[in-house]
Amino acid sequence: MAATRRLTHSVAVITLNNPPVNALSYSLRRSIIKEFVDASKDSSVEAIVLCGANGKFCAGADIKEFGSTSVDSVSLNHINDTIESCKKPVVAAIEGVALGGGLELALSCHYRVANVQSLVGLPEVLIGMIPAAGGTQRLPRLIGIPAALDMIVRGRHVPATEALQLGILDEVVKTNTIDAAVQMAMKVLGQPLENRRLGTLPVQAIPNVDTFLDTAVKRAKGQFRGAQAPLACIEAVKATLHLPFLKGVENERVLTASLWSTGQPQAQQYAFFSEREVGKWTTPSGGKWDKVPPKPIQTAAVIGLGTMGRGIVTSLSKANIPVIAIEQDAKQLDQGRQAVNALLDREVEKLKLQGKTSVPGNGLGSVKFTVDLGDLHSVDLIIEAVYENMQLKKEIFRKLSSIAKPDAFLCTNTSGLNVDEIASVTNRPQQVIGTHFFSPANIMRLLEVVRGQKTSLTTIATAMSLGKTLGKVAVLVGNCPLFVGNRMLGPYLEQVNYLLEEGSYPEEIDQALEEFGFAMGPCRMMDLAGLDVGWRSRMEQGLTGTNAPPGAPVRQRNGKRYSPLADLLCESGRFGQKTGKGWYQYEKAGGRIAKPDPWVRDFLDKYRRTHQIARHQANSQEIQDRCMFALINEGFRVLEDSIASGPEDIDVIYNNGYGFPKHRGGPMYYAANVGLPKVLSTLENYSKANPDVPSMKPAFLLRKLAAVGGPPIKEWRTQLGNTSSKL
Ligand SMILES: CC(C)(COP(=O)(O)OP(=O)(O)OC[C@H]1O[C@@H](n2cnc3c(N)ncnc32)[C@H](O)[C@@H]1OP(=O)(O)O)[C@@H](O)C(=O)NCCC(=O)NCCSC(=O)/C=C/CCCCCCCCCCCCC(=O)O
Repeated sequence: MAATRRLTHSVAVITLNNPPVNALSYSLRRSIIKEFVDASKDSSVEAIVLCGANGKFCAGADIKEFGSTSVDSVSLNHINDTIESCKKPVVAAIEGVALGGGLELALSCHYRVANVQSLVGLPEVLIGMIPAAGGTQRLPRLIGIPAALDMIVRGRHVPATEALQLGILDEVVKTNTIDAAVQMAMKVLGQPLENRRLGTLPVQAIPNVDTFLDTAVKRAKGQFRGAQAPLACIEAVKATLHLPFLKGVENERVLTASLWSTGQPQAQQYAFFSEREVGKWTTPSGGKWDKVPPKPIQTAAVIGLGTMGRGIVTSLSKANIPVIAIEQDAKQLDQGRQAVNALLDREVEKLKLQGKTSVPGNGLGSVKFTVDLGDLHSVDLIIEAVYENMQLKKEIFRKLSSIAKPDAFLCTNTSGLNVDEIASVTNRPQQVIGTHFFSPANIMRLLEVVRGQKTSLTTIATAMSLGKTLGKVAVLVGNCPLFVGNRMLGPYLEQVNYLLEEGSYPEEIDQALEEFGFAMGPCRMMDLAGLDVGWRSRMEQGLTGTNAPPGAPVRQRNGKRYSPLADLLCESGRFGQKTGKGWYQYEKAGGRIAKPDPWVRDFLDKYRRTHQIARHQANSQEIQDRCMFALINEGFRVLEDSIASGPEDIDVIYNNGYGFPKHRGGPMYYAANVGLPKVLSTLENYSKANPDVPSMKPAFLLRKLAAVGGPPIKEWRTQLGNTSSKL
């Protein structure tokens, strides 16, 4: 962890060296300042170049050090101010990434040269912070308030070509970035540096700036629902208008301290590291991510071009993997082809915006459309994405057994069916695995990788590695009905139904959970997913419809409370967004604008009268507690059953697949934050009053952890043991 210095001509080249990403740890910062001060005093040095070892400039402050005392001992601001005020020209040579404190360091240099493949950005907002080493003050002075705000509030990683256009970079090169920076340093020798010191420049005025900033605040409040960092970013940038540079930097510090006191940065940083941890999968049999090499996937196929299949094809093609896309007849194939082509066109547009038009074939893998399963004889990996029907899936896997080459991997995109049962009809259960994508599959980051009993370690390694190649966060889970995410959704939605029965309206429930921070409330989510999906499954389970036990009480099944509300909606043709009516009404079938529906209110009021239910209108807190604690309780059961290997896995699943607010860390982190004794007592009280709702009976593991005072989440794993692991 050091910065090293060498002399090229009369230019001192200082290299940041702290693998893997040259994060600005305390010792690296101390070393940079020493080398820099020495170079600036050295009379044989006329100019200075700052670069990073191993093809990476710098990924910013060392996030692991936040909250520890070493953070401020040699502050990044001190380094930046020393660089900016240097009398010799200083050039940043950017390769790989210049993110957060890394870009702030580069912005304090007088010139910036970057490799065309590199990315720059101020992504602090994504870990609940603001760029607090002068970034909110220097960037607007360089590229203006609108462009700077867009980058800072969204935490966007900006490709070098775009950064050049924005004026962040002075030159972009294809090769030899450090040599180009040295050349630049020699070229500018003797030129005045005053107008290169961003901290001394005024910020460019824009018309109606107050309205512009007010709109930005409104948009951020709507988009980021309760996250404080985006608002603090806007506040910090706004200060460039009325505070001198140094005061603006002091303001960054005040805003950072205030953000820290909300607990949101800690939650988002936990989420950041959890995402990386889940990639390091292990199994009780000794399988380990770094011990089992994945098989390379050069070609893939997707069977079924419905919503999921189309997204998966697009995702594979985006990762430059040639795909064969299969449908059962010409008509469906044609519809699938049109939909996939439209999605791919959008991807090409995005690549163009990133300046990647010169990539051969636009950087997308080819897609071949066919109705012939026989075409799959030579592909490396096949993903079945037909609709959720066990018989149909088994029929396909039986056929694949004889068609696919012996070493091909067979994946099922089921969202909850038994992977072992599917694998059992094949001649290679060790190469069968669940790859549960989330809709839209070309956009959503989550991939649940479901291990069957016979799935081999190589198959796990290959599916996990494929997830990474597709730019997803892959989480290894065990095989049980509905796996992790959807299984936990069950008790959560059960509470939603009970709240509706008791007197809440859909929009009230959604509002409470959107205020909590969910991207979408549960009633809108059910409408979007299609109410008929659950209805069909309940019919298959004999809970409703013609298979329901004759004479069963309307609101009870097998001695447990049951809500028939969603069944009744479906019986009147209200399947959600697709039919234009569900818990809400929409402008048309397939419409997206949800409006509260007076019909639904009447229906609920009548239902309560019929069943003599006294109206209880729950407030937001009750709605949030009942829904969240139901979800969390099932999360503890998932851990007890070893379906997920730790609370971090559950949190990553919810943050990336279910619109859970990252600033709360994830449901299990949230539980730890609320305090497990409180979660337990709330569930106990509910359970006592409602013994016919077993899902709310506190889980054994919750009791166990609450009994020892609710330890910090990082200590939960040691309490888990791995008695009955399904991983
Ligand atoms: C794009 C990446 C850089 C690389 O991606 P990839 O190639 O896919 O690799 P990864 O798996 O993601 O990462 C590889 C390993 O590196 C680790 N890593 C990555 N970045 C960091 C980092 N910044 N710090 C530490 N470690 C990092 C990662 O965990 C992996 O480790 P492992 O192999 O799993 O062990 C990608 O990684 C990425 O996007 N990184 C994050 C970039 C980022 O967000 N940068 C911004 C950081 S914040 C910053 O720079 C802020 C600067 C201003 C300084 C302000 C200081 C104030 C602090 C105060 C806090 C306390 C307040 C107290 C208040 C009071 O009381 O007063």
